[in-house]
Amino acid sequence: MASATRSTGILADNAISGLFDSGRLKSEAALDADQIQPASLDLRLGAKAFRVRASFLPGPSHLVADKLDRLQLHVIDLSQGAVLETGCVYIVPLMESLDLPADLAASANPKSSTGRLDIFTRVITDRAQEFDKIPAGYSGPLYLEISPRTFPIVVRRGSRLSQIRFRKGKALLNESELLALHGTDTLVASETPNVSGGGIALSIDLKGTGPDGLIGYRGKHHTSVVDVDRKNQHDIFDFWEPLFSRGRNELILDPDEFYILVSREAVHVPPLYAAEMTPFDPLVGEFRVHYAGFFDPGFGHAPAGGSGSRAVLEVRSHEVPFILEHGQIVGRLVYEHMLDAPEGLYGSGLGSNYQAQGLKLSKHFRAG
Ligand SMILES: Nc1ccn([C@H]2C[C@H](O)[C@@H](COP(=O)(O)OP(=O)(O)OP(=O)(O)O)O2)c(=O)n1
Repeated sequence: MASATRSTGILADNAISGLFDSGRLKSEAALDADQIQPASLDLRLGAKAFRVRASFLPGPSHLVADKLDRLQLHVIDLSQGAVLETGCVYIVPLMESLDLPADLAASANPKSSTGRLDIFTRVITDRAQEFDKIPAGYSGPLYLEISPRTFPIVVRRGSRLSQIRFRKGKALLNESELLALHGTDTLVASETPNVSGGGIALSIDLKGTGPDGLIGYRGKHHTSVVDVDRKNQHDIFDFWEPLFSRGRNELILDPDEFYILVSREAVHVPPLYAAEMTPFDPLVGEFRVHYAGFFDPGFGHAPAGGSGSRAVLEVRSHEVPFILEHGQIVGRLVYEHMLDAPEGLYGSGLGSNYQAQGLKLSKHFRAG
């Protein structure tokens, strides 16, 4: 594979394992074999969860541990697994910690499987003023805030809900670079890509892709628990209500319900790039893509078995019911350069769950 010779960009798998070897990334246990992804590292829960009264940021002069002393209500042992309930906020010290060099920053995001389960998660560092952002040179522990929104979940020490990307300098493609890359590598399958706001627009498919006109799913309430570490475990219909197009090409979002929908466009992330979905702020209408997320190098890439991969969109409406129409823009994909070519690509031999996906619930569910 052609190698990128760049001085800025997202660290690829090999460089992430180099961080571990040099002690810049530490962990209380050896890394799992599949923990390093093409452009990110999955973060693992430690053995304790603190149930807290409310979410918080430590602010510039405090450690997370100081705030936990004041805000914790109860400590939960995760070594044998425990249920985290909906509507509650938990803080879990992660097994991984950082000692980043001055030229390396990082950012975190829920894993796609976590977003698809509507588990709200954010990484917090000591002295943080923002969630999910780890400043260059940060040295210290990492914590995960977890708040299951729709389904109660079972988690345990080692469960992987969130992921981190390491970034040297600024490597975001601007709009003209995006258009040029789209010209050579077709980033979204659309005749006239909408490049604006620094990214390529993604819109909703409400016509339905299959003969049955299935357009999405709405999360049920008062379900049983989902074990985040078990695949193909639950019958879809115990947790989700299917939604069909019925010829209208629109969907009325009920306030505070959680929907899994799919993009109209097939998406492509070429091997030397990483992408991230950012919510589209429509200014009118209180709906948004709730968990945007990282897109790996190789996602939707034909040689990695990804032709036609759509993006899964987790959507919520707040405050008022909102009519979503087919083709309405809900998010943007922004692309960044990789610092180096990844050794592995999403989909090719990595046990990836969502390559070449259409409308796909998280890996925990099975049909029937
Ligand atoms: N809103 C989103 C976010 C991501 N993805 C796609 C692009 C990612 O490359 C792929 C996998 O994302 P993650 O690595 O975050 O997901 P998991 O780790 O849960 O899945 P896997 O086990 O397949 O790596 O899902 C998506 O369709 N919709």
